[in-house]
Amino acid sequence: MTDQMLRIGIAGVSGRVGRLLVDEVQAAGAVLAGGTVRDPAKAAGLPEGLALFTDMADLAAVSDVVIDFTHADTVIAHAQALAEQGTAWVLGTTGLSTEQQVAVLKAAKKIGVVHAANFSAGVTLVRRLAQMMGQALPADSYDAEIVEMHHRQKVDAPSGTALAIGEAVAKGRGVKLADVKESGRDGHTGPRGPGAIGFAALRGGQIVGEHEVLFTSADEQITLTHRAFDRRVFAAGAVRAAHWVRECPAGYYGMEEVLGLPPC
Ligand SMILES: NC(=O)C1=CN([C@@H]2O[C@H](COP(=O)(O)OP(=O)(O)OC[C@H]3O[C@@H](n4cnc5c(N)ncnc54)[C@H](OP(=O)(O)O)[C@@H]3O)[C@@H](O)[C@H]2O)C=CC1
Ligand SMILES: O=C(O)C1=N[C@H](C(=O)O)C[C@H](O)C1
Repeated sequence: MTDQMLRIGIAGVSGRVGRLLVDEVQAAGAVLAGGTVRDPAKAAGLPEGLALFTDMADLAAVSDVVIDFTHADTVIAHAQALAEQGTAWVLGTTGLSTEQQVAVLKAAKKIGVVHAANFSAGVTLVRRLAQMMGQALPADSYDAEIVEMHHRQKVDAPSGTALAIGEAVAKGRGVKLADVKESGRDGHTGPRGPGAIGFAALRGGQIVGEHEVLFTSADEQITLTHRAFDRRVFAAGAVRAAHWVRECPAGYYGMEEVLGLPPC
C-alpha cells in the first residue's frame, strides 16, 4: 500500500483536534475517508463533500485507519466497531476508566492500536526521561510532583499526559502508580506520603497543554518542562502514527514505538 492510498477516517472531526486533523491528513498525502459527528449542525467549516457519519461502524467501513480524539464515553463502542471491521485505531482520547482501557486492549487483539495520551515527540521523550529520573533518584529523598495546565474546556484531570508521566516515574521506581498517587490535595491532608507521586491540575484560558515534572530533594531540584504551543503538534503526531500502524499486525502500541525508541 502506498501513502496515497491510505484511507484515514477522523472520529470527532468537528472537535478542536479533529478539525486540525483534516489539514494534517491531507498534507500527509493520505485519503481523507470521512469523519464522525454527533451533530451535523457543528460541521460548519469542514470541507465541502467530506463524508460525515454519526455511527463509527460506517466510518470504519470506509477507512484503513481511524484517528480518534473524542470523549472517554465513546471508547467501548468505538473499540467494538473498529475491531469488528478490522480497521486500525489511533486513539488520543484521555480520561479512560479501567473498563474503557480493558476494551482498548481487547480490540488490540484483533487490530493495530496506537494509544497515547500525547502524540507529541517532546512528551514521548519527557516520559522516557521521567522514567530514568524515577530509576536514578531515590524515592525516599527525591519527591516527584507533576503539574499540568490546560484550557478551561478540558473535562478530565489530571491530564492523560500527567498520568502517563506519573506511570513512567512509577515504572522507574518499580512501584504501581495507583499505590503512590497523591492527587488534588486540599485541607488537612497530613504530610506528603513517603515515595508519593503528586499531581496538580490547573485550568485557564486557552492554554494548549503544559506539563512539568519536578524531583525535589533537601539539596537540589531537577525539573522537566513541556509546553505545546499549538495543538497541531498532536494532530501531526497522530497522522504519523496512522501511517506507521497500517503495516503493523494486531497489537497495542505507543508513541515510543512509532518514534522508533528502543524498548525499556
Ligand atoms: N493524545 C493527545 O495527543 C491529545 C489528546 N487529547 C484528547 O482528545 C480528546 C478530544 O479533545 P478536543 O479535540 O480538545 O475535544 P473537543 O471537545 O473539541 O472535541 C471532541 C469531539 O468528540 C465529540 N464527542 C464528544 N463527546 C462525544 C460523545 N459522547 N459521543 C460522540 N462524540 C463525542 C465532539 O462532538 P461534539 O462537537 O458534537 O460535542 C467533538 O467532535 C480529549 O479526551 C483530549 O484530552 C487532546 C489533545 C491531544
Ligand atoms: O485536552 C487537551 O487539550 C489535551 N489533552 C491531552 C491530555 O489529557 O494529556 C494532551 C494534551 O495535553 C492536550
